[in-house]
Amino acid sequence: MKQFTSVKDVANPKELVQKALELKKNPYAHKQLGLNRTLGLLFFNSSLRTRMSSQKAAANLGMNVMVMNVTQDSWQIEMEDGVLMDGGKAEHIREAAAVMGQYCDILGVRSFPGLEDREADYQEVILNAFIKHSGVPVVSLESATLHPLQSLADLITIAEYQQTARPKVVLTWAPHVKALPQAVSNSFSEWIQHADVDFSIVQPKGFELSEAFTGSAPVLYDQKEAFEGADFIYVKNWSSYKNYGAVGEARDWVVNQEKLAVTNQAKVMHCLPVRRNVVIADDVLDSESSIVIPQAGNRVYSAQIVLKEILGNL
Ligand SMILES: NCCC[C@H](NC(=O)CCC(=O)O)C(=O)O
Ligand SMILES: NC(=O)OP(=O)(O)O
Repeated sequence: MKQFTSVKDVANPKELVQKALELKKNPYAHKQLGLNRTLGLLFFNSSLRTRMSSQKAAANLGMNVMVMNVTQDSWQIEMEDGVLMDGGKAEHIREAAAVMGQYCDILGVRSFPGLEDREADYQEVILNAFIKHSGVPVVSLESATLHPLQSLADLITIAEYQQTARPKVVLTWAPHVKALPQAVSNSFSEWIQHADVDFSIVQPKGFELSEAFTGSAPVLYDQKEAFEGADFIYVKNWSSYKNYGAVGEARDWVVNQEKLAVTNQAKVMHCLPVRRNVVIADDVLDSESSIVIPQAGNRVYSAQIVLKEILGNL
């Protein structure tokens, strides 16, 4: 593996899930692989899970890790080419990325979308600048449009919890108080189509995701109908792709125990952080239905298998 920015960077996603499950049984077996190798983790946005799980994954492989909260600790970085830099930004991405590439063998980058200009966001300017100018393999720590480390952890979790050969998996939109990216949902939609599951998406009208990621997945508008017989309910809010960045107000889409009654004792998933009783009710999060904690735990093994594959290719 040469970089990890989407499922398209993975030759065999199903095999990668199996390799992660194997790694989980013996996570310290490859301590020599990362010896004297350095991982740089660059955050343009907040993080709890991605930051800690990536650090732990790197430590399990014997790597050194450097973490930078770019927008707070570094110089303000100019992303545009050919501009007169006489404003507040002291450094250009061309130098910043290239210099970081001198210090690190692999760079992880988190950069959320602005959710105002769809075309700009979907161009992935920051992630692509690091790919172009750093000279080292780049791992997405959640970009403007995708969150592949999350999706890989999600597939690992489904593989661990599935009771049938072909479970029914439903991605449901849920309400939120602010505009959130489509990245987690785009990415999950893309990855899950590489698993042996029946996948569908349910959301209010106007919240359709880009078909570039959902492909041929059935899209429903009635949450109750979609939940019938489901084995896994993946809950996530996303702002509108069509009416770009618009927030959905439909509070009755919150996922609670009452709604799970029609499922096949579904396990409920969410990438976290989750706002209780806005997105998912306490009666789900505090019950056996929820697998959000082991799901977050698997972020270590998704990051570790990706780092291992890239290290093996350096
Ligand atoms: N990395 C996991 C999700 C990150 C982000 N959630 C958020 O920004 C939640 C913020 C809040 O609830 O205020 C998202 O949806 O893509
Ligand atoms: N799920 C996830 O990526 O969490 P953080 O935003 O806390 O890293």
